[in-house]
Amino acid sequence: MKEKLYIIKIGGALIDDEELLNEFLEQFSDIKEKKILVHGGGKLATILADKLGVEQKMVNGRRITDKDTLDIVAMVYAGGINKNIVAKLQQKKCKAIGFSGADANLIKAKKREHAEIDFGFVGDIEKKSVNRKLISKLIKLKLVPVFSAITHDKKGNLFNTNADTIASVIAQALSSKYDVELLYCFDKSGVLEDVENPESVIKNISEEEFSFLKEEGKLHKGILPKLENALGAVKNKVNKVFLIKETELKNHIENHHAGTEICL
Ligand SMILES: Nc1ncnc2c1ncn2[C@@H]1O[C@H](COP(=O)(O)OP(=O)(O)O)[C@@H](O)[C@H]1O
Ligand SMILES: CC(=O)N[C@@H](CCC(=O)OP(=O)(O)O)C(=O)O
Repeated sequence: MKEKLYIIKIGGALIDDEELLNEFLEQFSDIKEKKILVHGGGKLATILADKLGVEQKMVNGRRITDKDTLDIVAMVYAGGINKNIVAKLQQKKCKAIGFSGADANLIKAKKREHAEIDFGFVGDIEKKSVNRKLISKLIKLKLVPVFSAITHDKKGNLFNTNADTIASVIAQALSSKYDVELLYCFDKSGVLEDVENPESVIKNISEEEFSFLKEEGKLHKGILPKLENALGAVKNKVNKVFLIKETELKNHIENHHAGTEICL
């Protein structure tokens, strides 16, 4: 039987709230099984860019990343946020080790090609981009890898890659070796039938249901790329994928269900 591995993704809103982040990292540290953390931080990058007067533009859930923006996101994601999370995890006796995709060539990306839009320094990744063997070795050493949303092309360039995609692709790459459960933790209790009603959690979503909800206009902004990445994971043999509320991590792990499960 394959060993259990949790791959857990957190995003902007949580990272920007010190109390909530501490509570989440407490619950994360308490997980007994093997685990990996992936973080974004888009909200903080936008705040810093505004302070520096660098205009920001998102297209299809991805940040157009010119050179100035790349400098900002590398600083914010691979620098401040990553190192802060690692320090907080050490305080909670979790042996965290922080990475960008460039470190030890862990995640290699290709510049995003698009017929009409130049995304700049945005990197796309796939299963084979991930250094699966080295990540497995780190986990075996009882280290807890913490990934930021920065990748590289092995030609000396850093890239900005959506953190939901990084979590999905790492989960896909490690699923041949581990029984992977991928958890997207965010500020809602799951995918909601009505985004204004926290009680309206949809328990299961398949590709068909996703298309239906999209057509009905019930999914907006960040939830769209999150669900696309979650569906990409189940289609590529990731055993379990859930979208849950950040504060529900412990409850989900102990009681096996909270939030929305993504199904084939
Ligand atoms: N039907 C829906 N169910 C849940 N969230 C939704 C829905 N439609 C839109 N959203 C929005 O998607 C957001 C999550 O995406 P995002 O902000 O990108 O998360 P993160 O930064 O944590 O990755 C929610 O906070 C919510 O505002
Ligand atoms: C290419 C691209 O869009 N990258 C994302 C990476 C950060 C991220 O994904 O952050 P959240 O998870 O907090 O949204 C961005 O710069 O916003």
